[in-house]
Amino acid sequence: MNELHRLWQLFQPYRTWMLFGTLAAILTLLANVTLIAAAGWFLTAMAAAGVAGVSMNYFTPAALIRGSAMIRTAGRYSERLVNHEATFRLIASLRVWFYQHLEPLAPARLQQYHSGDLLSRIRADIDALDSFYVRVLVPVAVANVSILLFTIFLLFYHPLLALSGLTFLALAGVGLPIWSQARGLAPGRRIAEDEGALRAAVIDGIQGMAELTLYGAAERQAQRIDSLSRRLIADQTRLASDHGLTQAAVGLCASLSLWVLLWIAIPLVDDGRLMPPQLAMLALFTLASFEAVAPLPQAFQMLGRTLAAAHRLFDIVDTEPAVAEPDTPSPRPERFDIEFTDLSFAYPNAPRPALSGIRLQVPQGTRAAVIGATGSGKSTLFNLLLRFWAPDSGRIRIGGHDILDFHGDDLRRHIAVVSQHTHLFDATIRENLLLADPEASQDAIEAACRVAQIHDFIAELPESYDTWVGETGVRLSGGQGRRIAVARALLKDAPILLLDEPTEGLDAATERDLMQALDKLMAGRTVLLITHRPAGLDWVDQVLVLDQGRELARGDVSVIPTAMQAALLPRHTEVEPT
Ligand SMILES: Nc1ncnc2c1ncn2[C@@H]1O[C@H](COP(=O)(O)OP(=O)(O)OP(=O)(O)O)[C@@H](O)[C@H]1O
Repeated sequence: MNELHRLWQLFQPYRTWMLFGTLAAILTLLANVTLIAAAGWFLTAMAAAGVAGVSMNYFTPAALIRGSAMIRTAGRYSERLVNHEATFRLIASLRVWFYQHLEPLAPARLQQYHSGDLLSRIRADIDALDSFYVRVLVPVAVANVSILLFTIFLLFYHPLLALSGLTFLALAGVGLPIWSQARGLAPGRRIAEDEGALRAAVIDGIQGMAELTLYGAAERQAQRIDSLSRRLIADQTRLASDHGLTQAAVGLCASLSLWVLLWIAIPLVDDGRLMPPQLAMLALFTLASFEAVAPLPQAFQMLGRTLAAAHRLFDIVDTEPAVAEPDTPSPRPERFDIEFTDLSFAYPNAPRPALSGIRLQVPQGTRAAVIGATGSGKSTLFNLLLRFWAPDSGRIRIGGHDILDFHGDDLRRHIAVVSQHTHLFDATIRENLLLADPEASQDAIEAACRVAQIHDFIAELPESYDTWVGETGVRLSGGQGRRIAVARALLKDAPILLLDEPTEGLDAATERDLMQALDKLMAGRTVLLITHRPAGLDWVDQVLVLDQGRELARGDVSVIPTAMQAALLPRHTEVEPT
């Protein structure tokens, strides 16, 4: 129920829309019931007048019927218009609300979620929330108001009629929804989870299709998708069959209500307390009044899915970011020297610390390389410097300020990163470059690309800078992608530069060209370079050698242990440092 309260809070800004949408729905329902009841009365009265051979005023009831028909049409139109508009606004704001909470959690807190599951939360779960408004809130409000008005109306004729009408309306509008909600809770929760799992499995299957085929595992993945689909379909079928049952039960309640009404009202006609046309009117009124409660069983059945969706969203929204933003952030640093002091850090549930007691000073405008075997903690050092995680102990200072005292975005504004994993978006080359500086002119873009030695290649493409790079930049080679990343970093023009194995996986010639571009990028900046390779070591002023998260050596290139030098140095690059 806590979720319901929080959902209601989220919907607060749309109160006015909801009020008008609900009023329009109530008006439509009342007009429809009036139309049917008045038509029943009118036809019977006309028939009775014809049999008796007396004249009657048919203008007033005819006007009432026409008026009701017009109000019903206008009401339904406005109800759809207002409720759809409100729903679209609501979905849009919910997506922004969710994204705003999601963003500070990246990357540390999101690593436990599959991107397919997150996508499912952003899409399907938020869509499920919107049905809380159109399918739950509005019908419940309409049913409450209508049942009250219908009961008062029947009271004018006889208390027993009101009592019987109220009893059957309550059975269909309260009893059936309670049953329906209880039945829908478990499958609703499973549907929310299975939709996420199915999306994740399909995305995994598509992205890993080459590996799955290579290892003959495609069939297994297909079976997994198949079993998830079957479970989803089984739950959806159960909900659909329950929905059919409840609709039949609402019809049964309406028919029983009609029979009881006739049983009570016919004696009233006999002793003259009720006119025959009034009996026809009340009979049709009774049948029509069940339109007020018909949507409720399904609404409450969906509540399980809606609450599960809300729970999954609040789960993420309530997650604390790995690093809290300071209440009073430090001003912009004046200098850009970096200092790591006694830095220690362990990932959650890790068997050993990723870094222990690390010390390093990188004066402004100088370059340091961090080297070490796989898993020795090099990337973790960058993760901490970028404030994706907070150290367990020790400090990182930039220009004398602890980086935890900066606002995360302010800090990252001063840092550019080039890594082997630089993400290229499924957009044009220009759009990928503008990510670093949305205001950059074409001249600035071209200048950056010239330094990164990629301009000539781009200029030769038929669509030049408007060439689409494809998902994750698949239309570019590894080396070209890396150069775009260098051009991006140049456009960002940040005083601190982090290079995470920028030449990894490239052939010697491409590595040499890229190092030339990187050399220009490094000029005048404070640089930290992670590398497994000899390339770049000639450019650095000092080296930090890590071994299983601990400092093995620190100083100039000569401190690199001999065994490691043997692995690094045979392929020294031919490029002369500037
Ligand atoms: N996000 C993470 N969650 C949990 N453990 C992690 C995470 N990232 C790294 N680790 C662990 O922390 C240790 C250091 O990893 P790190 O990525 O910093 O090493 P590295 O020196 O950069 O390795 P490589 O050269 O292979 O990139 C490893 O034992 C690794 O398994």
